[in-house]
Amino acid sequence: VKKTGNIDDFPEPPSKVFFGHALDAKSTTEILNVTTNYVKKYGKIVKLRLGPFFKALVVTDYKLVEFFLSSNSLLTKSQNYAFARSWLGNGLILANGTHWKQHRKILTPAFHLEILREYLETFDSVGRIFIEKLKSLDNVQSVDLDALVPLCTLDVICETAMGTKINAQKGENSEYVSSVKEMCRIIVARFLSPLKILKCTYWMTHDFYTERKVVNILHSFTSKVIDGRKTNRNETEKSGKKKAFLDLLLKFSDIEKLSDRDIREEVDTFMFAGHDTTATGVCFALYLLANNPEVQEKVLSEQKELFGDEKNPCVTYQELQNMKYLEYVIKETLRLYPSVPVIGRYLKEDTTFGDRVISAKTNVAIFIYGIHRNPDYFPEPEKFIPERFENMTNLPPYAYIPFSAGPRNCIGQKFAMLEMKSLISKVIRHFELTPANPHHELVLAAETVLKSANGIKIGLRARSENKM
Ligand code: HEM
Repeated sequence: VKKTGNIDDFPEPPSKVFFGHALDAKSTTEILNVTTNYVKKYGKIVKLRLGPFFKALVVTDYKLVEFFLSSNSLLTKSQNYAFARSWLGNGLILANGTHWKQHRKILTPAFHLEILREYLETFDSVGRIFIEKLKSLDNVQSVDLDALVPLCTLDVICETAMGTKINAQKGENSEYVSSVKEMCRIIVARFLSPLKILKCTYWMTHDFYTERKVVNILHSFTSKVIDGRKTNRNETEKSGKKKAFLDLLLKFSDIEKLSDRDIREEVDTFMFAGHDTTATGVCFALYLLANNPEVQEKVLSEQKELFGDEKNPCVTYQELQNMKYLEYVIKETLRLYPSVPVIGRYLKEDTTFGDRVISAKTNVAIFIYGIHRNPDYFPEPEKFIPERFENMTNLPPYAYIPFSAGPRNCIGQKFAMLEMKSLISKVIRHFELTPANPHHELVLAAETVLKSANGIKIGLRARSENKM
């Protein structure tokens, strides 16, 4: 291969001595705009330096995205993932090498369709509590979904994958959710501050001590969940059902393939990845439906076609599959507001792509948020148009990747789609969604998982008691 260039040839925005581009975005609310502007100005592969040691390429070029994500060897996560290590350890999101390979193999059967089907009942029962909570609110003019939905999705992941009821929606254990929030903020804040990015100076900052405190809360919560399951595990043993996630982990610990620490790290990882991402998806979808009444109307008529006037049907797997229009709505939501706006890989060796060499020790930031706003594939990219997914035949596979793609794609993708469909369809059957009053404008924040810094607010009007 003729090698005509290396990483140094990719365009680079002007930078400061020592800090490089580390000070360009000062907060989690600036990252998306700053990075989007880099892409607009410098193209689909942009070189950045964050402090003296951290070099990165921001990539939105789908050919290069395909090259990285489809590879069976470029699987190492970028250096910034280490900021989550005190919390998630070597769980599947952060794991590399043979540890990742073994654990991915052990855990894949826990997301088999047969197991997911058994979860539908729980999606339904937890969803009913969510509806009751919405009905009991005093102010329905401006409801902050972000304060409610994560509790619901936390109940779902605990009751399904972990086999443990934690009643987060009933006010128990919400300290866990606020600690997740704080930790997600700290992970990104470390990236943005020269003092916090280096281990040797991090201890001088307040976040260092906050991190210690919240990690303790997070770990003692997951330890409690594991202990709880260990004691009532015999129930599933007797029932002869396929093993769900935590029981599968415990089985592998019986035969000494997994240590107690391995188990805690995977429970921490799945508890986080399994609830926060889905909550974000549900919140943004409901926000978009509230602000696009004609789309909401179509979602409602699909529900009427499936269930008539019945607001509380026991929804089957096939019925969820048949919610085609709702599926386009969710896909379009995850296009505009991907729950994971950026993912990263680290190149351990010089890597050849076409006629270029990207040098070793480069961090590759795959900017999903930017990839999803490419007008070549998504005309009028800022607009919410679910119908664009109806006849999408010319979309290259790596131009739309809310769940990533390739060997390290999201293991919970099917779980997430079923859960989001179940919950959103239930809300639509019970409520007419309206824009919040007073008017609410999102302030997007890249906090590991995509958030809105001022909440995600909508108005609610209950549909008449028995009819949709
Ligand atoms: C709307 C919901 C979700 C979205 C948008 C989403 C997105 C993603 C993305 C983009 C990745 C790749 C991360 C990376 O390369 O760093 C990922 C990985 C992962 N996701 Fe999800 N996810 C969702 C729901 C879930 C659920 C429900 C679970 C578990 C029940 C889950 C568990 C995981 C795990 C364990 C990984 C790491 C996989 C590996 O590296 O082998 N996710 N997800």
